[in-house]
Amino acid sequence: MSAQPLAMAIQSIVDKLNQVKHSSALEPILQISADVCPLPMLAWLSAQQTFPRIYWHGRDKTEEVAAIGSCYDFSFEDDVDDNTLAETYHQQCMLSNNHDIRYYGGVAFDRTIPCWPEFGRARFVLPRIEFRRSGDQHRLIVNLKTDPEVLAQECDSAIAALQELTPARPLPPPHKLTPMGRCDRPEYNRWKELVEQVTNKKFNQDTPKVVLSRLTQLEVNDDIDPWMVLACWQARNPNSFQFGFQFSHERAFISCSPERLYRRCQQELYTEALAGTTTRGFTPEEDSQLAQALLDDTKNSHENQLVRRHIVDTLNPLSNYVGAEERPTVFKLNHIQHLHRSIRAELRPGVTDFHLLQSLHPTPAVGGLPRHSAMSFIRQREGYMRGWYAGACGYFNKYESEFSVAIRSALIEPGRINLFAGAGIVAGSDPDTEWQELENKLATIMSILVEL
Ligand SMILES: C=C(O[C@H]1C=CC=C(C(=O)O)[C@@H]1O)C(=O)O
Ligand SMILES: [Mg+2]
Repeated sequence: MSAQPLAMAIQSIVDKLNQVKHSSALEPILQISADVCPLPMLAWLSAQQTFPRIYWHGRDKTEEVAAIGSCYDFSFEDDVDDNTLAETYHQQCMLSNNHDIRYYGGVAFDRTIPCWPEFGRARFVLPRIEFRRSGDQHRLIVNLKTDPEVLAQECDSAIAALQELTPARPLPPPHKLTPMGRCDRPEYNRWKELVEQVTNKKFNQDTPKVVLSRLTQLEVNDDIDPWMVLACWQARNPNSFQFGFQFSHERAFISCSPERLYRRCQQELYTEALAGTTTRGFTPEEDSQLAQALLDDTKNSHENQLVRRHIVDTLNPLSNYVGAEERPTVFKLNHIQHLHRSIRAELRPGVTDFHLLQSLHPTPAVGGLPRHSAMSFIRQREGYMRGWYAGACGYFNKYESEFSVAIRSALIEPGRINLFAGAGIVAGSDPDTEWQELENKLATIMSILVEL
């Protein structure tokens, strides 16, 4: 089918919905789609009236999704045990054999403690409406439940949702904010203490790595469009994942993260160790020198090696094969560069996203090693709640999934922007240098938001 203007794509889906209204013996979830002409997804998302609003852009640039509303919405705000999560995951995967059905969402960094309102410890949505670009194909997609008791109502609400769609309108032009205040948590003196505690010989023997992080809050007067900010961020770091979740007017979480937690195609798994950081040079020569110095640096190599080793050890019992790059390469971003090692595995039959999220996340690139003691250090001493920062965000279905680690992220609330940055603290870490690493990690988003 060839691409058609949006109004025609909507009409063709409405016609199909009217046809299926009284059908029986359908799969529990029905997906109806129509090819459609391309549209600017972030501008479109910003113009819609409905929540949730979700945006997902893969790192390899072949895929982009803008989604609104929900057909299913699983939100775990309060205490949730892993058995409940496993059961919900399993039930949803059993509902459909359609490869195109996708649940988008995230899991908080630490799902054992309370998290941000609306986001919860984990939340996944099967959207009501999606615009999805896969390679050159653009589709308008609608999802609905087909239980005979709700089918007619589902068709009506899908039709209403389609009719409420608002055309894309240009995003507001980027403008620099004048923050009325900035507050860092932990602030520098506390940071120094924490880095000293982690690098203390006795502590470090048992807990060789803790990724400490900082919340930077900017107080602002302006009304900020999160999708405009994400569009600017995306333009500066096109080789990163870009995603956003907004469940109400109150807050939006956006991220431009370089880090893949994993990509799964059936039982084939792609993951990576991304840790170890330096800045970019002003000239190509200086840039290569900095990259070489990063590759040669003992502290940064150790940071990356701990992540690689842990991921391989975690995947071994779940896989028939695990292979990891011996030598790191350098992954370049707008303001910084990282050490990177690719890892590939062939998962054993029966290993699901639930097992992968449970065992891989949080990796020592955002948590630490051993996980339990690093996490309890962070929980007790970091001094703020990370929420979905450094959580796992992405999508899944029975056949394929992809999750990014939500670093380089921001939670935008009325009157306040919350920015997050962390740094892997290992033996040899220096508080000043690691503090500067936090600043370097914020440099891109700061250059978008404020006059430097
Ligand atoms: C925890 C973050 O970065 C991680 C990913 C890449 C490099 C890192 C580092 O060099 O410390 C961190 O492990 C963050 O950006 O908030
Ligand atoms: Mg580092």
